[in-house]
Amino acid sequence: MSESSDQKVIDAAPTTHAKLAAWVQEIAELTKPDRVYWVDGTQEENDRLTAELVETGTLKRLTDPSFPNSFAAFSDPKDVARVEERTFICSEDEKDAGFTNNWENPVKMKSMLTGLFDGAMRGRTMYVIPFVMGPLDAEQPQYGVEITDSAYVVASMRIMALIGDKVLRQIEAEDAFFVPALHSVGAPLAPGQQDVAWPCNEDKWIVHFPEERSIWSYGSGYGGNALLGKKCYALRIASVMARDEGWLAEHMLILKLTNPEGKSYNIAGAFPSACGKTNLALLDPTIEGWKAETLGDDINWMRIGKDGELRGVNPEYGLFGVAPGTGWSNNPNAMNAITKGNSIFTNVALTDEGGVWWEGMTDEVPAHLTDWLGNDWTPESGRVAAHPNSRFCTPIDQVDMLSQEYYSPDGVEIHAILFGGRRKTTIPLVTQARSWAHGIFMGSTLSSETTAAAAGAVGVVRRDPMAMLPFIGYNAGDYLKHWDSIESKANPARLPKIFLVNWFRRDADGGFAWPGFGDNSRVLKWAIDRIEGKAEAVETPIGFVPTGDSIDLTGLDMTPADVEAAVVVDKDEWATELASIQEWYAKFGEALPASLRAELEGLKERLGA
Ligand SMILES: Nc1nc2c(ncn2[C@@H]2O[C@H](COP(=O)(O)OP(=O)(O)OP(=O)(O)O)[C@@H](O)[C@H]2O)c(=O)[nH]1
Ligand SMILES: O=C([O-])CC(=O)C(=O)O
Ligand SMILES: [Mn+2]
Repeated sequence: MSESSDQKVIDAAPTTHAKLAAWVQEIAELTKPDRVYWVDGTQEENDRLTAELVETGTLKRLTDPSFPNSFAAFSDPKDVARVEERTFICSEDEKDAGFTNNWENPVKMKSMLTGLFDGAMRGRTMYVIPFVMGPLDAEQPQYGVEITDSAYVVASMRIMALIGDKVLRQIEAEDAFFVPALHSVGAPLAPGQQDVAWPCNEDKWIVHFPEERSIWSYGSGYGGNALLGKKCYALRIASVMARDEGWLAEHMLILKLTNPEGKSYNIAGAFPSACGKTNLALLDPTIEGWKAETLGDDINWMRIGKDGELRGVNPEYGLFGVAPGTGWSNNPNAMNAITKGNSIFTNVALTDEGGVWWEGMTDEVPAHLTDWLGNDWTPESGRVAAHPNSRFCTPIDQVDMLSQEYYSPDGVEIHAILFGGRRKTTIPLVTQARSWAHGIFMGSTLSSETTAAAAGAVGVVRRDPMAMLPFIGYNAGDYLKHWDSIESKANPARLPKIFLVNWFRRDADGGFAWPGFGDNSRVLKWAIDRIEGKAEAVETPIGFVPTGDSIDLTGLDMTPADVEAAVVVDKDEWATELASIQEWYAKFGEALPASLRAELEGLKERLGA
């Protein structure tokens, strides 16, 4: 790019925000795109960009009228999930990244990345996306600007966040701080070079500079690696802001439940990726008289309200949900939202009617599909048609059960917190914590079998504190201290009650010990009744579990004995678990809060170990 065309970029910056104009200019000079384009966020613009993406082969327009105004994308088979080994927290001091994060010296990292980004956008358009996470009318709106060379990212960001002119005008009016989030697929085009449908680079870097509150992402176009408002900003960077400002940025769903008497409760739930947040957030209760409403399905920003209560806000505008396992029989609310259209599907299978399909969507399996790799597929193929981490990206306001309070700028009071993981054994269906500190202990020792949401082996048990292991933007010991400190900052009488849940425990025959999905409403009913002092429980060494007949089984083909089996605390399993927890805690060293050390001692004593 010549000097004069660089100059054109500078002159064209349609913003009065000096820092933003300067940053865009600096990045344009570094990455050397053919064009710089400021995203306005309008429907016309989106129609144009998606039409271009269809033209270039990145998107396929769905022609089945069940999926109006929707598109399918197919990624490079090597770019299908978050890449945790390639994710870095580059704090100035290595100690501030802690043992759960990859770290590199920020000056060294910047200089390496600057080399990678030099010319990285050649032959492409550089898009500038002003966005806000959470309500634009929040007391302190959380702004960001993503620069990307992927139009697929622009179209997806438009679903996941409020973007464009409206946000830019407010950033300018307030001369506000914004998180600079730089993204490139890392695939510059030489003059005349033919583009591919999913450009990316084998070399991937997802890098966060917490002190500067900035993000540099290189080489991937997929999900949390590329839609930088989500995991990179709303969790990793926001967790650092939250530590500094006394709030919490968490990987949680938020669900509002109203009992037959008309009393409402807001429940937040932290489960690791692909462990049931979106499904619970769109719960269809199977018990009479209970109503569920959605507030959020992946991220919860919690602040302490003026009466000392914890208040949660969902900072996202869309769902980026795991497709496989989301179906008409177990999650009709999600399916209804998806089939209203305006969605982008990635790595699902295509039907012969020009629609999409994935394992579990319908009970009847189509006779013929084109799988996510573009191959012919039949039920006899012996392989999955959709990638296990294939996703639907759908506007949240298409969810019929969306709560009006979703739009409330100061969120909702949180009455209960669930920590949950995917464990075949050991962890009961539900356990109530003995106290706030014990609840933090449960969260800090949360464990789950790994899933396809991140690259790497699937099914390995790993500790995942508060389901935030891949998302804590600072030292995990300091993170637990921060959680511990909430008790003294909040009104103790208004603190949420904490429960550990496990929808994935297996029975003696290897099947699920609990039907899950809509029937999870029965477990939530027990939890709410516990808050009200109405439900029976048994005290075990690990906390309070339901008695066999305290869970409402009306209409279910289950007996109280089945419930007892689903909540049993097995001595041998817990001996193994305790050893594993001790091993986990040892990794924190001095950084572990004293209250959690005391909780561990208490558990040991109660287990007679
Ligand atoms: N057995 C069982 N499976 C469930 C239940 N809830 C969800 N699942 C399955 O778990 C998988 C992932 O569920 P999601 O709700 O998409 O998980 P998530 O936590 O929102 O995932 P991320 O978007 O990656 O953070 C799907 O395949 C579901 O079918 C349940 O209650 N029981
Ligand atoms: O970030 C992503 O790619 C999807 C997601 O919600 C998760 O993995 O928790
Ligand atoms: Mn998630």
